Amino acid sequence: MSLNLSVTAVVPAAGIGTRMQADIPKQYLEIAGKTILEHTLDALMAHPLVNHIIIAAHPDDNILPTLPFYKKSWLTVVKGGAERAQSVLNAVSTLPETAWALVHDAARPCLSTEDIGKLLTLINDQSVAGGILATPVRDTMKRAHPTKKQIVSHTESRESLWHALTPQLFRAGALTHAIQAGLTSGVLITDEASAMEAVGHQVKLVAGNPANIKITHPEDLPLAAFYLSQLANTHKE
Ligand SMILES: Nc1ccn([C@@H]2O[C@H](COP(=O)(O)OP(=O)(O)OP(=O)(O)O)[C@@H](O)[C@H]2O)c(=O)n1
Ligand SMILES: C[C@](O)(CO)[C@H](O)COP(=O)(O)O
Repeated sequence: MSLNLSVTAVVPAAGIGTRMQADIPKQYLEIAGKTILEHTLDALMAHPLVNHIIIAAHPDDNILPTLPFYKKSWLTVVKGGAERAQSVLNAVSTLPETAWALVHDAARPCLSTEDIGKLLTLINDQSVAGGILATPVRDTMKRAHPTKKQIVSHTESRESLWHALTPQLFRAGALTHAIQAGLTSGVLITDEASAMEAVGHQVKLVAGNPANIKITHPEDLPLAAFYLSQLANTHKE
């Protein structure tokens, strides 16, 4: 892949972390002396093809401007929206249509450079509009009964079932149009791929490291700390 290619990372970071039950948004909780957001930005910038980052931040975010990287030339900050999809749209719509947008949750700091590289190989794959890091489901999947709380209705087939992770890689123009169409039509957009799928694009699943967890609940913090320590060890080798 030619190194003169450049990729812009888009980091939705405008959430308030309700499920984390912390007194600050979870992306600003610290692990090993750095905020989760700083770990995430470090992971993205570690890949040589990623040379700019757009963060979508909450309009009332008064922590972001205090962080060391805030004035860096490789960073742009845009206003986040009420939903993740709007935050991503506010960022990706500022890019040239043909630019590659690597969309990655601020809450996923345990991202390896190797996994970024695996996803970026899709830039040379003309058969798909882009793709996502994902991991095959390991557990048997149960569908709960819609009205009987936590009673099993039936077992879902886990055949060809994957957990969608991030980053998710698409061209900015196609992704902008897909999210706009989804928000207009009321399609549920919980990730970039769902918007792209809804307008008929082919999306590739790229097997990624299951350590790339999304920090969501309090019990995710020590697990993320462990995975980050493992990543730090691999960087030292
Ligand atoms: N309106 C929103 C909502 C979420 N996000 C971002 O999208 C990522 C994944 O969202 P999630 O894990 O749900 O984060 P929160 O919305 O903060 O968590 P919660 O749902 O528990 O409030 C996070 O990095 C979050 O900051 C965003 O940019 N804009
Ligand atoms: C984008 C995502 O991380 C892929 O699994 C997930 O959909 C985000 O969901 P959330 O409810 O906004 O955390």
